[in-house]
Amino acid sequence: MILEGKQLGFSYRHKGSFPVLQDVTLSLRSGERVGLIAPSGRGKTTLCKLLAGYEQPDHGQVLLDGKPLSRYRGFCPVQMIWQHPELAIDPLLQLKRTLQEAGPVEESTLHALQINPAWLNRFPSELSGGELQRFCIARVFQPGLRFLLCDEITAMLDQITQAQIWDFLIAEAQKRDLGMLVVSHNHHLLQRLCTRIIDLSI
Ligand SMILES: Nc1ncnc2c1ncn2[C@@H]1O[C@H](COP(=O)(O)OP(=O)(O)OP(=O)(O)O)[C@@H](O)[C@H]1O
Repeated sequence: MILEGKQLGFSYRHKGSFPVLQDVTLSLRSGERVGLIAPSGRGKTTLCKLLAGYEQPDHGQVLLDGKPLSRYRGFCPVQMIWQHPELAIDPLLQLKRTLQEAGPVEESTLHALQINPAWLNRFPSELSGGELQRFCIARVFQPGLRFLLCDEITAMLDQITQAQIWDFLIAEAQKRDLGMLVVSHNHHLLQRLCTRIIDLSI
């Protein structure tokens, strides 16, 4: 499969807003791990939001195998994992419900992400950021997942937790032939993880 952003242009609609993205083209194939780097505020998160269908571009198109992403129904094959898990989770739901939001999650996924079964009965405010991020990752591992957009997902975690999460993601991406976009300010991390790196500021 191929995920393509073609000549994307986008502005947030507030007074005096300027284009965040102008004429950005990028493609991501199954099995590829592409790093995305650029200074703060350059539009990396915005690009991920367009590619995952959270925002619509003002210009250009997002295509999955040549078909607009908006035409896909049900579980979206392109999933985004956000930098701040506490903002991506309903604070009023027990984590066992959050986990099942898109469908059942395999026991082996919970085990690989070292999710403690006792956490399932807690609410988001009762877990650490690293523990919550594991839930955000686990819940997207549905059979329909094809592309994973990781927006600085381990930036706030300790080195051991970072390594556990990336080991899991790389192994799953290889097993399921996923395409991955990895956003980070850490060039060394991208060099280790990715098959190629795009600098959005060039
Ligand atoms: N919801 C929003 N409404 C208005 N402006 C926004 C919104 N979200 C982001 N912006 C602006 O769009 C620009 C790009 O933001 P974005 O978060 O995509 O950058 P980024 O490259 O991911 O930054 P960082 O590396 O700091 O996470 C910034 O100038 C930001 O202020």
